[in-house]
Amino acid sequence: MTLGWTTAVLDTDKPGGWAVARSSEGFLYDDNGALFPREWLKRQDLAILAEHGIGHLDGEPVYLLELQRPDEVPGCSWKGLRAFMLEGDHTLYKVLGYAAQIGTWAREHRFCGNCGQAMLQVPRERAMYCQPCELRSYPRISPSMIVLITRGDEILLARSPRFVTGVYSTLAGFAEPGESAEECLVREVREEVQIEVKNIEYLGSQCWPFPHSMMLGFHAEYAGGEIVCQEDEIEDAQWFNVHALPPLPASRSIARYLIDVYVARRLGHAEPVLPG
Ligand SMILES: NC(=O)C1=CN([C@@H]2O[C@H](COP(=O)(O)OP(=O)(O)OC[C@H]3O[C@@H](n4cnc5c(N)ncnc54)[C@H](O)[C@@H]3O)[C@@H](O)[C@H]2O)C=CC1
Ligand SMILES: [Mg+2]
Ligand SMILES: [Zn+2]
Repeated sequence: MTLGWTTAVLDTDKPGGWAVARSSEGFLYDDNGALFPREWLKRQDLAILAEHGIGHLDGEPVYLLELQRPDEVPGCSWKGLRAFMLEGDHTLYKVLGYAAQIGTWAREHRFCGNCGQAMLQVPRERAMYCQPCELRSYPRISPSMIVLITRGDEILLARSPRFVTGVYSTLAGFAEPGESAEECLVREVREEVQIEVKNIEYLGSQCWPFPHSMMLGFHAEYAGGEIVCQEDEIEDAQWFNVHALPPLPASRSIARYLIDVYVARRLGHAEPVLPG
């Protein structure tokens, strides 16, 4: 038996195992968490849009019930994925993050983007298939660059109008067709703060299932320019001394990791580990 979480495409015709239920309100949970005995969950009065076999947790099969609406189940409540990321057990968050991405993708690919016909789930493969035009659609993943820019003891952090009040974070942005990760990083930094960077160093990556980003994390050094914030996207950006940092992003985010690594290196502390 493999301990921990591994993804797999499971046959939904087989009975048993665990299940999670997802709706527009997030995941169903009770005092025992968000995993329910699957047969019990399917006996509840739920409007099931689709079922997906998504993997194994400690060797036990796990399924996703994608619901049409947040139905009421006695003794249970609904909670968004972000709350599971911030508070809960990390392995459970990984299961739910994967479930959310599969559920969103399958829901958004019920019809072929080429001919408009209904698509079918391919058995034993994570793909939706259109018979008339043989188009296959795979889960969508959006590569996004995220970078901590530094200048000696100072680090550049910015605020988006969407952030929690007071919080500053690293710059980030989605890759566009035709560019490398490094080209994307240089373009995003220019667009958002009009700064030039050098000595780009890759530090690690993280799945960010909100809704389907793959974060590629970098460190870069300041090379020139004055901060000019991009209208609408960046509310404020500043150089902060590593000894006087503002409120920072959640501890499980790669943004926080990039900041913590640099601060640790600067102050000679032990480096943190990037949560997957
Ligand atoms: N895990 C972490 O620590 C952090 C994760 N992020 C994530 O990084 C991603 C990119 O960051 P942003 O600054 O929001 O991106 P961004 O700087 O590229 O700007 C967002 C804009 O990009 C466009 N867009 C939305 N989805 C897109 C896609 N899939 N492909 C191309 N363009 C798209 C929209 O016009 C949107 O308003 C987001 O998913 C964000 O949640 C951002 C900061 C920290
Ligand atoms: Mg951005
Ligand atoms: Zn088609």
